[in-house]
Amino acid sequence: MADYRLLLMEYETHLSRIATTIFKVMVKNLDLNNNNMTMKQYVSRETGMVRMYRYPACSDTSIGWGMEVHTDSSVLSILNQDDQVSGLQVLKDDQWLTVKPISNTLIVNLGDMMQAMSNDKYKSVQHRVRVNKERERISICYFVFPSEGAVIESPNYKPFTYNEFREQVQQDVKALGYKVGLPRFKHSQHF
Ligand SMILES: O=C(O)CCC(=O)C(=O)O
Ligand SMILES: [Fe+2]
Repeated sequence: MADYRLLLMEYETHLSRIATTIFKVMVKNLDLNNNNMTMKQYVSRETGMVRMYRYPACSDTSIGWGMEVHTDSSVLSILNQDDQVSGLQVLKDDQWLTVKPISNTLIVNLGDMMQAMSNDKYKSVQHRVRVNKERERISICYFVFPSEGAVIESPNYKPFTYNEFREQVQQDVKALGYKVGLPRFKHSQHF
């Protein structure tokens, strides 16, 4: 038990470092200096989390999806997907593409916070997970978020904190049954 905990903590340390490095490189050409946020507030280690998923094999694929279509609310999501069993699909140019499992390879997805911070220059990717008829699938996902109270400001959006975003998502899921997400925070709301 203790060993497992240590391993996870070590994993988190590395993934948080990787996420910060990727973020810094990606935003080099964005003018984030106008905002009052520091690099630590854009990608906060405190709010980051590791999640492990096990999707059991399921012969009846009509039961639905392993995970329904969604965008992540994160800044970045770094997935360590099963290197044998595929399932993850991303939407690109209106087409669903299956992300091929490749050993020792991490997949980086952009989340809603990255889209807002970049003023829509970078888009958060729509994705979903298929169930597999014959084999179970395991994935380990690391999500990084802004620090809770930091105000995200970019021209297309009303200033908001990640806390406000998360609360709005929870409210919408409860009231409407789905996440509205970023359109709630745009100056011109279309949803
Ligand atoms: O299991 C996966 O590969 C993706 C999981 C996912 O999209 C999520 O947790 O947001
Ligand atoms: Fe996701």
